[in-house]
Amino acid sequence: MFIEGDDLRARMKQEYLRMTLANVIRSERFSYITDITGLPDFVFNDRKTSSSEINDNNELIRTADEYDIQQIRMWQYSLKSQKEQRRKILLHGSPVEPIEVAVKVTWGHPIYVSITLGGAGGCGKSRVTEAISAFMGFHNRFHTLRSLAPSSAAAVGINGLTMQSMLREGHRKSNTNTILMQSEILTIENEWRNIDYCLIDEISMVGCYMLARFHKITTTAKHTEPSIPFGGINMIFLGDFVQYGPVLDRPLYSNLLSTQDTLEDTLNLTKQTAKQRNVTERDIQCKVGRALWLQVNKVFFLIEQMRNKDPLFMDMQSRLRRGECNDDDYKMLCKRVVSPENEVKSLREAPWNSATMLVFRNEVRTNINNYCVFDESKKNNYLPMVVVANDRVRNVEIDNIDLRRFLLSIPDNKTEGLPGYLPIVPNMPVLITHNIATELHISNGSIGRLIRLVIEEGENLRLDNTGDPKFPNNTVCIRKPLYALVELPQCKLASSLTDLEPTIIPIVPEQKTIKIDLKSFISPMQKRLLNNKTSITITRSQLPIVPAFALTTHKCQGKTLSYGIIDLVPPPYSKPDLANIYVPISRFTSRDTMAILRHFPASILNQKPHPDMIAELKRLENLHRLNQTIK
Ligand SMILES: Nc1ncnc2c1ncn2[C@@H]1O[C@H](COP(=O)(O)OP(=O)(O)OP(=O)(O)O)[C@@H](O)[C@H]1O
Repeated sequence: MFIEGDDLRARMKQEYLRMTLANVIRSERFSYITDITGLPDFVFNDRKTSSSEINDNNELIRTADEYDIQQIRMWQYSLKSQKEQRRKILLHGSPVEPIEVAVKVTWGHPIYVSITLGGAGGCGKSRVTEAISAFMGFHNRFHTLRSLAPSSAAAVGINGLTMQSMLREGHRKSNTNTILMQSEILTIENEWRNIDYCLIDEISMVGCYMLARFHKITTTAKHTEPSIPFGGINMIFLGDFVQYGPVLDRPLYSNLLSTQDTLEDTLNLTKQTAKQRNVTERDIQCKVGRALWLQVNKVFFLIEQMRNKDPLFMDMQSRLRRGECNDDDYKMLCKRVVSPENEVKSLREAPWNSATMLVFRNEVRTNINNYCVFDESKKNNYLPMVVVANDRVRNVEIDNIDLRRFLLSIPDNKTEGLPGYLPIVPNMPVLITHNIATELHISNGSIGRLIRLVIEEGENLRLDNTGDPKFPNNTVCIRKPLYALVELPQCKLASSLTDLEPTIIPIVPEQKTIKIDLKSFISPMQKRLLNNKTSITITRSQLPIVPAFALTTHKCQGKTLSYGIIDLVPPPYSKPDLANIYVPISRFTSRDTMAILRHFPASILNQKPHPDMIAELKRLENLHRLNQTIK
């Protein structure tokens, strides 16, 4: 019975993937792929795949010499030192700014301010952070301001640091140990010594538990009573609760306490509930986080739309936020469905043939990307190429070909951002999947362009039987990349590799230890023999990049897209979430720059926000109104 349920689930997911790909093909996004089963016969202009020809004629791939190896080592050293230098500036201020003695705050008197700046997607909340930084800089107080965000992409957007790096996550082997060591306390004190103001962007992604830990760190740093929120640092929160929420945490709007409760009440409540069974330390910390959030004493909403200048589209989005779209809204969006009868007839021509696709599932994203890469290769008469990850178990290569293929086919969101297969074509857009140097804007979520792949000497480019059976049958597999050159215009590096621009950076392979569940690989009989212990631990080495023709909707939060195609059909077994629809739809400057992949159910436009979110937005709006009346 259980296996049947699992089987049905897998089949429905497969069908969703198949239907989505069929719709991408129907929309004429590809020039050469006309059938989803057509790739194995995808002949590339009869070109042979001898390794000498690949090396001679391929402008994408170059074999490294001694000089390259020496250069990349020097570059990595330079990256590390520039990263440390930039982090120091972000933590302690620029050396050119005269550092004044920090103003002494009289602890015990709650003189701090805690401001929330809300507003719909595109109202310019992130831009306000620039204004605050400029203001602080103008008054020589920049070193007293800290800018943070709960994701590396958002941190890059505000020129700040991630909250996780401030919570000292990743500094310890076990996350469960929350007791700080003496040396850590000294570092924390030092990091926060000058800080009087802290702004946190994308607050919807900060959970109650995270906020409570942040409070603990700042309280430790400033040596204050736990009842003084955030060690008395003046806080500015920016964000929109309708957008994506925290991962594995409770959103700050969760009604874990009555709105009348103060932090002191919570601390007392903590003592009571801790005695009860089934209340974990984490539950208590979540309540502390919620109580801290309720201490916000100033609220402002930005109301002018800065991203979207299309009045009808703007009104539709306002209704979408409340789950109150009408028939006209649905009809308006249906006109953007790619179809010969509608406004966007097909995706064959510019700008649509290079517009980013936004989809819900990682499997869908990976498959569309693979098709885009092979289609592009065919269009430009390049041989299809794939960089194959190097997987090992206890430092030994896996000799079972089926197991190797199974491991390589696992989506990269389950393999720590290291794809099993990385198809490549010159100039393709790429997404960086690791935080290489967030401080220098080279982080998970950064988008660039692939310029070249430099491979190790002795790499024998060949057809390889570990390739995915769905790939073109003359695909060349590359197993030993030395580095990939990626153009990242937003990168803040000062030095370059040899004679290249500083915005063209080498991305080197990374290694990760990953636990993999083999449940869907082995038979029920083998499972019984293994006593249901179906997981193995592998070490994977691969370049931390994936093609970025298509992205999941999570990756577009905070961004403004020039053109894009969105898929609004919810995947099977997915929980309804208003953010899934609101976030991608609110990335555009007008309806005309957005196309919709296929017809979608009207019901998705009427998903109601969570009742706790509605109550929280009402509470914040009341505070906002109150602020308006204060002279
Ligand atoms: N004052 C302004 N003048 C001109 N353009 C602006 C201004 N403020 C914001 N913008 C532009 O509007 C767009 C949206 O701004 P921003 O990303 O700051 O909005 P946001 O409220 O943070 O959106 P989201 O909640 O979706 O992240 C950006 O392209 C930005 O450059």
